[in-house]
Amino acid sequence: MLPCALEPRGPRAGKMAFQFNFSIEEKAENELETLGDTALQLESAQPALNPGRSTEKSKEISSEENVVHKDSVCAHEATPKTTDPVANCSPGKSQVQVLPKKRAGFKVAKEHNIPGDFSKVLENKVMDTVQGLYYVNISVVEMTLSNDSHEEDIVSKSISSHSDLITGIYEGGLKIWECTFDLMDYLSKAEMQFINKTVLDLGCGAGLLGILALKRKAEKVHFQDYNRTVIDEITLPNVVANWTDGGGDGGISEPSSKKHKKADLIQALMSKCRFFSGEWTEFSQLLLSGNKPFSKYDLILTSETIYNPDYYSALHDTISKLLDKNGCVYLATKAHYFGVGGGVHIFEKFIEERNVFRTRTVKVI
Ligand SMILES: C[S@@+](CC[C@H](N)C(=O)[O-])C[C@H]1O[C@@H](n2cnc3c(N)ncnc32)[C@H](O)[C@@H]1O
Repeated sequence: MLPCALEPRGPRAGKMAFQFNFSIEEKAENELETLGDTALQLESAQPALNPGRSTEKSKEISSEENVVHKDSVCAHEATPKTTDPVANCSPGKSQVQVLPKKRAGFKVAKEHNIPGDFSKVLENKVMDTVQGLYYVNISVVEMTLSNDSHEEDIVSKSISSHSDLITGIYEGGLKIWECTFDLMDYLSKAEMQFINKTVLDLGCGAGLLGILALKRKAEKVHFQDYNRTVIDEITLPNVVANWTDGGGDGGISEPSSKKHKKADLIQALMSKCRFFSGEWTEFSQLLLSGNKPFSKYDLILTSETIYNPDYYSALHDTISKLLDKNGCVYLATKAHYFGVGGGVHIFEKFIEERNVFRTRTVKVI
């Protein structure tokens, strides 16, 4: 994992940062140096980096410092645009299975209604836990959905094509991808502050990043996924489950006063959330031209969303339109996605050419 950050260039002064996370299985040639048995340190020619500094605690990101995580692998913080952004690392092993490249479709965006009866959201769901958060068991969802006829039919399509990604049809949100955990880990160690922040979990899938932000008292959290099925069957249930102790027995055996208290709690929580599905360009248009007030995001969290270079333009423009001028994006990714062609180098190059943001790599695992 290699988190990295971007900041705006030129007249758009202010802080923006993208963070990239990569799963790297082997030592990255020329750049990672073994520190003891497990830790690697990123070697960089960047003047803004401070490679000698080592700490076991993650730090809040600033543009001047470098943080080396002794207990994990290595990290460097975001660098100002005036220095070279170094995010060089060997391709990590991708676990992505893909179909041949096609152009992305333009799935219309929609905002999902939040159901009045939250217990219904968890019907037929089996919950598991990871890093202290509840999430729906995907196999059970897949089994249920493959038995029903469903508008998008992404489960059957994914199974019949033996693929986790079907360009323009299913973009992988049913499963939880590895870098989500890396980014959660990073945000926790960095003691990232969410209080009063407006946060977007972009390409959310299970939505664990957004749920983490909610748990840390973010003011508002929006969730976006390409597929409606993912929002209805995975993201929404996961959010509800994390405020109902995994759903339990649906509160059947609880005294009604406790049930009401819980319902009020979820109601309050849900008033902070919005859920969207659809293609990125469509999503940003919906937000910006919709009749609900929209304030730009302070933080955009996104994991494993730069696998397909065909989407970079839409992704970049969406972020440009939706991020506050003092905002920051944390992006977690593998170094390279075999078969699809995306990855950190090509994305950084793309960002550089667009000349709107600057990147800073803050952590490599
Ligand atoms: C590989 S999944 C990662 C899901 C989740 N972030 C995780 O780490 O587990 C990529 C996500 O990016 C989103 N995505 C990819 N391409 C998209 C596009 N062109 N428009 C909108 N969303 C897209 C999808 O919602 C999909 O769930």
